[in-house]
Amino acid sequence: MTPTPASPNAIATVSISGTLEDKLRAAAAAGFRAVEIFDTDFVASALSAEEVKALLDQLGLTCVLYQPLRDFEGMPEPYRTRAFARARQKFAVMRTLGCDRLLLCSNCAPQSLGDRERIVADLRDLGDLAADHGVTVGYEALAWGRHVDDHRTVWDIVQAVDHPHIGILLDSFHSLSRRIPSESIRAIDPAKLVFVQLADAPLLDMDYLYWSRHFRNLPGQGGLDLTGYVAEILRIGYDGPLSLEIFNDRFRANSAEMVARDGLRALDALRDAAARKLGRTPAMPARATIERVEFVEFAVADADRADLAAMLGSAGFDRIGTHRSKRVELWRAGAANFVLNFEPDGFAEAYRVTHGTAICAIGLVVTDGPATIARARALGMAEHPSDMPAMPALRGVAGSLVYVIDAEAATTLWQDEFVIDPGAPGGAPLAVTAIDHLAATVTNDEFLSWQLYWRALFDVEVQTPQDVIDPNGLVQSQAIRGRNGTFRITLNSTDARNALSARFLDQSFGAGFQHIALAVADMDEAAAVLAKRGLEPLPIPANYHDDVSARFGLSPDEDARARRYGILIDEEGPGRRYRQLYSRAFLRTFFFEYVERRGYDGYGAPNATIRLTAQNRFRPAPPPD
Ligand SMILES: O=C(O)c1ccc(O)c(O)c1
Ligand SMILES: [Mg+2]
Repeated sequence: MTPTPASPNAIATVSISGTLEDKLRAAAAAGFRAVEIFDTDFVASALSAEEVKALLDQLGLTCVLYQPLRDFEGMPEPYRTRAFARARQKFAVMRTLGCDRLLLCSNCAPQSLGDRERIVADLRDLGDLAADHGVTVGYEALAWGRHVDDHRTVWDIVQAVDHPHIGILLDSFHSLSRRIPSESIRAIDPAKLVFVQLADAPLLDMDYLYWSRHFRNLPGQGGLDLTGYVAEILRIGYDGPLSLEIFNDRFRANSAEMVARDGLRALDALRDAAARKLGRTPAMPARATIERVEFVEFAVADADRADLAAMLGSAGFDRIGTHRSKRVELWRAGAANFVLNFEPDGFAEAYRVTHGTAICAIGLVVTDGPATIARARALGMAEHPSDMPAMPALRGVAGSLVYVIDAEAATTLWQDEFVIDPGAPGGAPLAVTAIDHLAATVTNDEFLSWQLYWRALFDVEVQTPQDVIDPNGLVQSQAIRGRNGTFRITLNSTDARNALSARFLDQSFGAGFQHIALAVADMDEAAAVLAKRGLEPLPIPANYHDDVSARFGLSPDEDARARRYGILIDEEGPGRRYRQLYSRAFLRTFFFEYVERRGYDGYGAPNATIRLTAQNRFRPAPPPD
């Protein structure tokens, strides 16, 4: 096989948006040294092969694969003759591009005969032609190939062809979408493994072709076992490129630079996971364990100060401390800490100028703070200068901060920074036991980027993505949870201009945390305390309670309290119950939710439409024409 050039990380031009020049520039800017050029990108380009080669050189890129050659093998005449003419033309382009690997994908044409002897003979002839041009061909099984749709079949054929210029190409999407066991890779001779393409995908029950061409995503953004796949590939001794080949509608409409940068991060995280699986020395510290959300910080405009204080008071919080040197207050309800930042300059001020009064940061207690920061650095995540040595900060995807608090430093965090009033009630008697989850509303563009951020840095798992029906459009929701369940975040995004999450993006000028869910031990008690404190709950219609009371067989007492306080209920099975109560939104932006979990792991997805419809009733009237 041909020796492997330069960098082992590559990206296919089909993965990113723009013209061929845009794609190459974005790949290089992100730090890639190698690309696959997608045939259509080249054919559609006004640049000659010589000009593309000059641009590659200028950008320090090598074209490590040209792809694909389609509908080639096992054709009757006159298609066979034409297929060889096409191959010759591609070899000529590749010579100019300085590219010595060609991807041949399995035939999908209705005319293809599927006769194995014929396929073997065609590939052998193609091998001779490739040898003349100094090219090696990697044969790839498309999951929807007409006669060949499984990499094990490709490997059988490649062995039968037995030609030094014909090998196998593996693509994780085609193998894993068909649930082909990754152990089957062990049968492959690494010297015959020409190239490896990687893509993840959400677990959808969908036609392979449509799934592949629209929903592929970066490793760590979907539900396929990329780690197991790559571990098998590295185990057999493959040391060629790992290349991202992502067909994704969001990526086509997105910033090429962002996708390319995320791509490199995804590959680094994947190599780390595979090395760990193989018991090899990892290149970075392990994914970090989040022990809890220690605090949520609000950047507060002076004009909103009194209203926010009133709202927090009704929401069960009390001010318990003031910062020793800054215009910062600490509010508490049981185990939930809110930091209110009124500083006239610095990060919170900058955030407030952009977004208005909003959640500008969260503080996470992790088991090993320094290792978390080291991993973030290895993944190219930006740090934000922090004036608190015990609490370094990382930039979140949409510009808010994630403070990283080492578990040991967390014990003295509040006393060190704040003067705490020992007599302050701290929210009692409302027994908030934890910050249950953070709900982020993100732009459609960044929905996958946020997922990668959390999954690459932290030891979390994704739950099944949910389609939520807002009265004004579809919202996609992805829940992410730490393995111990002590950290939960949901990411929500929509295309629908009038959906609540879209209005939040407008209102707060960008993505951010739209609501905070507080865990309570007993919803009935909590609801009564909140009512006394004057919380304005989100009104829930009687129709809902008629339905839920019948569905879950509520006792007259339970039924009456649910109606009185506007409590929403869901069950994951007998006795595994979730009860939720929502506040009204503060300044039409963020709001709070109280949740009681009894052996329940979800987020009340069946109630989301009820809640969104209720919130929709408070929409401002559209401006007059
Ligand atoms: O969808 C396709 O046509 C296509 C083309 C080339 C590939 O490598 C692939 O995985 C899919
Ligand atoms: Mg492929």
